[in-house]
Amino acid sequence: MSDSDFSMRTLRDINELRATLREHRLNGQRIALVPTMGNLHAGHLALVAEARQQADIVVSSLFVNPMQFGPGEDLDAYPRTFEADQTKLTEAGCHILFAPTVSALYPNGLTAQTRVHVPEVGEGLCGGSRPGHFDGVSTVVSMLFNLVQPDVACFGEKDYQQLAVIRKLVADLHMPIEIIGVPIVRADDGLALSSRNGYLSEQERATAPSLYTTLCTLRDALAQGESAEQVLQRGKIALYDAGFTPDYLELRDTHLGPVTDATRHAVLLAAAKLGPARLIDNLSVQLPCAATD
Ligand SMILES: Nc1ncnc2c1ncn2[C@@H]1O[C@H](COP(=O)(O)OP(=O)(O)OP(=O)(O)O)[C@@H](O)[C@H]1O
Ligand SMILES: CC(C)(CO)[C@@H](O)C(=O)[O-]
Ligand code: BAL
Repeated sequence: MSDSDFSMRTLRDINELRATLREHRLNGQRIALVPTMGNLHAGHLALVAEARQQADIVVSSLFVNPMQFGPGEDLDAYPRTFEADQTKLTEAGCHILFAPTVSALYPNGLTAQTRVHVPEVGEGLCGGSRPGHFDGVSTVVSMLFNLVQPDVACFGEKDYQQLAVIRKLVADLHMPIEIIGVPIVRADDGLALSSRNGYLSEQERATAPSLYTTLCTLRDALAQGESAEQVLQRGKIALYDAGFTPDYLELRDTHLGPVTDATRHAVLLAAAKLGPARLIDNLSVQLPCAATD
């Protein structure tokens, strides 16, 4: 499909989606999926740009998935900006927007719904602060994978644990889908772009980049060989001082396992509340070799 005859199709119906994709598949076209919850920003559009590099047909899904929100979380407040999202996806060269209703994906309601649970990697971190969250993510992503049957799917590294959960899901269930992680897109001041940044007041927005700058300071200290325990303790205090309430601040190996003396490539992960928003971020860290006698 050349850019000149390009127009994006918006599909809400599962059968129509399947029939459309079947034709593309019969034509030998490679299909990429970019799952989103909408309220699109440059982070999402980077996923679409990557998907375009990876495949002939880019499908983006837009679905605010009730199953991944816990009681008291922001399901109702979550920003819904459908027309603006449609325009951005069209301009980004997405071919198909799949935007199902809740009753189309969960016709029997949430309680009766079969769920997918990914053990171990989904526990702790966001899985600890948001019980059931990753079951909701894994269930809806499995459903989207079944409906779209993509060759490749793109997810942001901002949601680092989510990406790890999805990699394990695909491996454990032998799904023939390549999972691509896309680097975090940040604002000029370092804040990771997120739909939830829109919840911040002007003053909170001015504070928010210090989540990232704190992680940068901690990364540098760890790279210099300071002990993780001390660095993380200092980081938590810095976050409190800046006005955050940290949910967690942890150093893990890149597979989210514990850091050992042998670990060289690690990741610093944080989630912290700032006013009405819960922000997450992460940064990779190169750990020095332990000093030998
Ligand atoms: N700043 C970003 N850089 C790269 N990818 C991103 C960024 N923000 C979101 N994504 C990715 O976009 C996909 C859809 O995420 P989602 O729709 O939840 O957006 P979000 O802005 O992260 O919103 P939320 O506030 O819910 O975290 C996910 O794979 C997510 O990792
Ligand atoms: C992957 C996802 C679209 C599943 O609802 C969501 O968790 C998100 O936006 O990251
Ligand atoms: N970006 C992950 C979606 C969520 O926070 O529910």
